Amino acid sequence: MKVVVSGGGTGGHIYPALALIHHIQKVDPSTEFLYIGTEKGLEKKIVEKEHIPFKTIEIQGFKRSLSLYNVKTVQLFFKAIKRSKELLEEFQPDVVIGTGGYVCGAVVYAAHKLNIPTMIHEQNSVAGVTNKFLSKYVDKVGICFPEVRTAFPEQKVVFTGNPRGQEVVEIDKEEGVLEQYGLKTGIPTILIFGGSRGALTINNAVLEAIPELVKKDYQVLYVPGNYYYEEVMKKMPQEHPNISVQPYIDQMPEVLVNVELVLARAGATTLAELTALGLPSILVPSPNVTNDHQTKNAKSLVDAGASVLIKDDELNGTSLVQAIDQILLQPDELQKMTLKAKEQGVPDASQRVYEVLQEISHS
Ligand SMILES: CC(=O)N[C@H]1[C@@H](OP(=O)(O)OP(=O)(O)OC[C@H]2O[C@@H](n3ccc(=O)[nH]c3=O)[C@H](O)[C@@H]2O)O[C@H](CO)[C@@H](O)[C@@H]1O
Repeated sequence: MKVVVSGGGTGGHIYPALALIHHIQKVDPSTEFLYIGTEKGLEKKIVEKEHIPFKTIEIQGFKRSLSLYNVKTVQLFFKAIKRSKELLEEFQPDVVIGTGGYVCGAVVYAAHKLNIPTMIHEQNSVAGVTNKFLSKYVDKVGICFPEVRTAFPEQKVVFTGNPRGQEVVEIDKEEGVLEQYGLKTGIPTILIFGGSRGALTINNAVLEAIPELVKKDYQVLYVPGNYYYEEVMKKMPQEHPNISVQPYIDQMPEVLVNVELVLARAGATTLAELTALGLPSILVPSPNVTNDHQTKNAKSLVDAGASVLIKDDELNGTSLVQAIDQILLQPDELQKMTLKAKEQGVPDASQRVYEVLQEISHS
């Protein structure tokens, strides 16, 4: 089978795409892939590192009330469809899947125009603009939260879960992973990060909490994000033996299987990882996303007792330390949340998506 995968902008759209590719490479090594992204999105760096054939188109999103900018956006969109058609005609895929971001708007639409079977994957509990637009044209829509079902044509929807969940579950737990980051195995560990790009509120709260965190018997793997790393490092005290600060983690699945608790934004792909593994979490939904979708993403985990939610404007050094202590220092609570998180996971999501792709490519 020949598969075109397109998705970009942020890690939340890219990692599910890569997890799916990895899975298909395992179950059917003869499959050929082409990944179509943009030059500017995170996908260029992440996908090229994996040696997956990668081509780009130029595209941008709409902005509110910037009319000239939006005229250019429309022009670029038509150009991007033309370029996508050229790439598709050259590669001749059996099927095309879009995992979100503006880029897949053009690629999946172009595929539909060329009568190539298409699927989109919606990671969030609220449908993204691009996916809503594409859902009129595609053959299938894979979803991860039951509540998003009604946003799409009913007969096209398949509950698949997020492929990244399956990827993290299949990782073997190796010794010495925490040591690579200057931490120790066998000590309760919390991972703190703010999605694929970092989050200022979380960084401010962690910096405020450092004087308390350094006194704790647990350890902290703190990932402020590439963009914020240098500023954060300037504010860190000289001595912080139980706190490791890393700009970005390339091998997140290996880290996730070695920590007991996570504090993060409520991006959909992060949540898929946490639930597939059964990892308790403290979630701080970003207030800057469309339709407050991160709060809605977090809701099912919080309702199930798998996560604790702190609102962005209620996060500070004190509330952060309190929330961590209440879970990480209470083995019963930690265990209860672990079980609840696991109940929410979809550990075979890649296989489910792959089966849909096979079905539509043969129909
Ligand atoms: C601000 C914004 O628009 N965020 C959206 C974006 O988030 P974002 O790109 O942050 O996506 P997610 O939180 O869903 O996923 C982040 C991914 O990056 C990985 N990771 C993160 C940090 C790191 O150092 N290393 C690493 O590998 C995580 O393990 C995870 O796989 O896409 C998500 C999925 O559509 C949405 O739900 C989010 O609302």
